[in-house]
Amino acid sequence: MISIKNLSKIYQSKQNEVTAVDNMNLTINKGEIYGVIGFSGAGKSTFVRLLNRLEEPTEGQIVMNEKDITKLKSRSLRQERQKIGMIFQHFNLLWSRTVFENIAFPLEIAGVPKDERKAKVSELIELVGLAGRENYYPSQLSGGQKQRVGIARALANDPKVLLCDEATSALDPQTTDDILDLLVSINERLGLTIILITHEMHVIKKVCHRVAVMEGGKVIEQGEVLDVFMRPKEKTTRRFVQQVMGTEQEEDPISTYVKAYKTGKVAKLHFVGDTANQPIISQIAKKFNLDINILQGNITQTKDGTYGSLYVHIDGDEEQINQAIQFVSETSVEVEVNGDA
Ligand SMILES: Nc1ncnc2c1ncn2[C@@H]1O[C@H](COP(=O)(O)OP(=O)(O)OP(=O)(O)O)[C@@H](O)[C@H]1O
Repeated sequence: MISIKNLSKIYQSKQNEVTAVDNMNLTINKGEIYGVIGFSGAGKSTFVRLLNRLEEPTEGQIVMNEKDITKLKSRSLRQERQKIGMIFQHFNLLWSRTVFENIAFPLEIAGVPKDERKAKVSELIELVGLAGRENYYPSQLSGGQKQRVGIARALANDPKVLLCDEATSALDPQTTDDILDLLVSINERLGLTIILITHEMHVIKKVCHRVAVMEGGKVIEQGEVLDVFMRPKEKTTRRFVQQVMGTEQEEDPISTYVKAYKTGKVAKLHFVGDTANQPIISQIAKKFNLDINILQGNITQTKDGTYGSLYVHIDGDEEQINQAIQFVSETSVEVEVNGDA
């Protein structure tokens, strides 16, 4: 578990002071993938760099692997840092070293003997899917391959925690997804805790168990990813959810559709978690002999299940429509009809 208490970072300059991280409190569970999302300037990079003391906190406590990181002196800090891997947006590889030599570098610093180093690097190359590329230089690799080297290097000393600072922001969407899949498989195989900072909600929904939203150096909202998608409280959080779900219309779509249909009912079905896997539409069409027209929908996958809504027009016998709506509301799919909950 990582426990962050009253963490602040103030940058002082001659002209002014900037509170980049403002009294943050967070608990991150062992083995979870925890996302921190925020727009530019929110304080994300500063936060993640405080975790391994690449930045010195102005105030607060960070307890990781049962040690208060903020209190460690240089020698023990160096030892503790070996248990915290980090990957970066621009990979930070050594350009004059091959893939093999880049991954071996942290092992050399830790004083691991040559044979052991060789075995470990080979294992890591296999793990990140770079077999055959050992002797390539970074300039000969694609962005995704460079980040795979970054990941292998970060894992060389068997860290307990992996910090990812916008690790997919320089990659195209397909490569982003491949790297995120790799992070999930590493999290599952090695039981590693991953803290991932990003400005993209797609990244959060694809891999994170929980998320904190940062603004002005503060955590303004946090929770399970599905909950945050379902009930975003803050305006900034809603903007992030809209990155994935699309912009909500000004007028409630139900009332817009109700105006367009003279018969039947318009309903909004709300799917959360496993419910989206139910063939609810075909079930009610068959069971109640109704015509169902899908009007609009937006369903997305998160790590813990599906989230989204579907607007449908249901036409047929009124009694059957009411029974169908009753049937749906008894399943775990939430339903709103003609604007009434
Ligand atoms: N070394 C520094 N000296 C002074 N101010 C800094 C320093 N580093 C960051 N800041 C300021 O701290 C605030 C938070 O910056 P930070 O880089 O942590 O945000 P971020 O959410 O990671 O944004 P971005 O994605 O744009 O880097 C910003 O106002 C930034 O200008």
